[in-house]
Amino acid sequence: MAKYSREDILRMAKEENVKFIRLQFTDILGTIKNVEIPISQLEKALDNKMMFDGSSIEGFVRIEESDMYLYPDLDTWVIFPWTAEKGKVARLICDIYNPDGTPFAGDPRNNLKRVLKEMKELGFTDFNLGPEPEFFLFKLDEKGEPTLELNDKGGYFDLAPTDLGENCRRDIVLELEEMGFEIEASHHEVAPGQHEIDFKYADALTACDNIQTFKLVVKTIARKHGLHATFMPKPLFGVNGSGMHMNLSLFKNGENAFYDPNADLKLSDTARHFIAGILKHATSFTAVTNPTVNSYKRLVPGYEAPCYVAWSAQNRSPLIRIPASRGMSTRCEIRSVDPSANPYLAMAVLLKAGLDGIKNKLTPPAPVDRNIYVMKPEERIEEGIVDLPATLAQALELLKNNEVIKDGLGEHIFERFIDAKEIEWDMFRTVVHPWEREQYLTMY
Ligand SMILES: Nc1ncnc2c1ncn2[C@@H]1O[C@H](COP(=O)(O)OP(=O)(O)OP(=O)(O)O)[C@@H](O)[C@H]1O
Ligand SMILES: N[C@@H](CCC(=O)O)C(=O)O
Ligand SMILES: [Mg+2]
Ligand SMILES: [Mg+2]
Repeated sequence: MAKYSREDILRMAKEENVKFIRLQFTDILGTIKNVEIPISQLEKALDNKMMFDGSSIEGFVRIEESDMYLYPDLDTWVIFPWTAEKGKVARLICDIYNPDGTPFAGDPRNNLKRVLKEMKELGFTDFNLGPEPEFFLFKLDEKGEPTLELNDKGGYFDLAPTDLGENCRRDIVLELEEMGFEIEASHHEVAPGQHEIDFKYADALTACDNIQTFKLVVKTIARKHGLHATFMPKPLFGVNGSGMHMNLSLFKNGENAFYDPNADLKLSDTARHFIAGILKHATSFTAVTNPTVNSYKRLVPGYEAPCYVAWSAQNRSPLIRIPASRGMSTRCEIRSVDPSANPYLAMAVLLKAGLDGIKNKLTPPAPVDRNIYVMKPEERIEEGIVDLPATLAQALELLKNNEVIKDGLGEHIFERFIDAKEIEWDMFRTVVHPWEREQYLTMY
C-alpha cells in the first residue's frame, strides 16, 4: 500500500515550509543525478510533467531522442534534516519515462522493477536486502581537497580515543535516523579509518534507494567534520578494502521462503536453489557487482573479501556466507559486492541469478567450511572451487557470454554498460602507473 498520496505531499510541503524539491534518479554508472525545483513547480512534478534532456546523462539516449520525463515515486518523499536558512529542502526519487508514457529501459530503477515482476510471477512477494556498506574517512586539506591522511589508527570495534571517526559516525547515524532509517549497528571496521553502518533490511527497491541516500548523507556529514568519505573499494594497499555485503532473502506473503525448520541447516529447497543460481552465475555478474578497475584490487586473498566461488555456513572466505540467524532472518550474504556498484543493477543481476537457480531447481555443491585462502590450488580444483575474475577486463568478457545475466540488465543497459566499462579498462590499461616506474626504470 502506498505510504503517501499526492495530497499528503502537498500538505507536508506546506506545513514544513519546504521551499525546494530535489528530483533524484541514478544513472547507469550508479551516480545520483538531481534537478532542484522551487516549491511553485511541485504540483507539475507530481503530475509527471517534469522533463529533462536525457542525452546529457551518461549512457542514457542519443541527442535525437533526448526528451525524458521524471515520474516521482511518492513514497520516497523525505525532508532533508540539514536544510538551509531560506526554507527546507525535500527530495523525491523518480523513475524515468519516455514521452510516449512507457518506462525508459535505460533507467536502472525501472530495470530492477522489471526483474522483480518476474519474481512475483514465480509466486514470491518480496526480495529483501540488508546492505552492509563500508567506507573510509580521509582528512581534507586546507583547500577542502581529500588527502590520503587517515583520521584514526583504530581497528575492528575499537573505541575512542583511537577512533576519531566516532563523532562523525554518530552524527551520520543521527541524520539518517531523522530521515527514517532504522540503524542496526555502527562500528569501526578492521582497517584504520574504515567504518561500517548497518541499517535494517527492506524490499529491494527501497533498500537500493536507501543505499543512494546513505552515500549522500555520509559524504555530506563527513565534510562538516573536515573529512572526505570514500566508497572506493580499495583505497589503500595492504589493508582491508571496503565491501558492501548484500544480505538477501525471498519472502512469500510475509514468510521467509529461505527458512525450513525441518531441513538440513534449516535452509529450504528454495534457498538451496537460489544459492546454486548465484554460484552458477557469479563469475558473470561480477562485472556488475564489482564494476571498477579498483574493485579487483579488493578481491584478493587475506582481507576478508572473497576471491573464490563457494558457499559456507561458517567462515568468511567464500563468496556466500549463511549467517547463523534463522526464522525471519534466514538469509544469504553475498560478500563480493562492493560499494562502487550501482545497487539497482547489482540487485537485478543477483535476483536474476537466484531465480534461474529456482526455475531450474539447481543443486548447490557441498558447502566449504575451511578457510579457502589457505587451500592449495589443487585442493580447490578437487572441490570444484573456481576463481572470481581477477580484472575488470576478464569480468566484462564473462558478462558478455552469459545470456541470463545480460537479460538481468536488459539490452539497453547491457550495451551502454559494456561500452562505458571497456573505455574505463582501456584507459587504465594504457596509462603508465607509478608501480611500473618503481620496478623497471632502473632495472632496464
Ligand atoms: N531476512 C533478511 N533478509 C535480508 N536481510 C536481512 C534479513 N534479516 C536481517 N537482515 C539484514 O542483514 C544485515 C546484517 O548485518 P550484520 O552486520 O549483522 O551482518 P554480519 O554479516 O554478521 O556482519 P559483518 O559481515 O560485518 O561481520 C542487516 O542489514 C539486517 O537488517
Ligand atoms: N572489509 C571486508 C569485510 C569485513 C567484514 O566481514 O565485515 C571486505 O572487503 O569485504
Ligand atoms: Mg563489515
Ligand atoms: Mg557481513
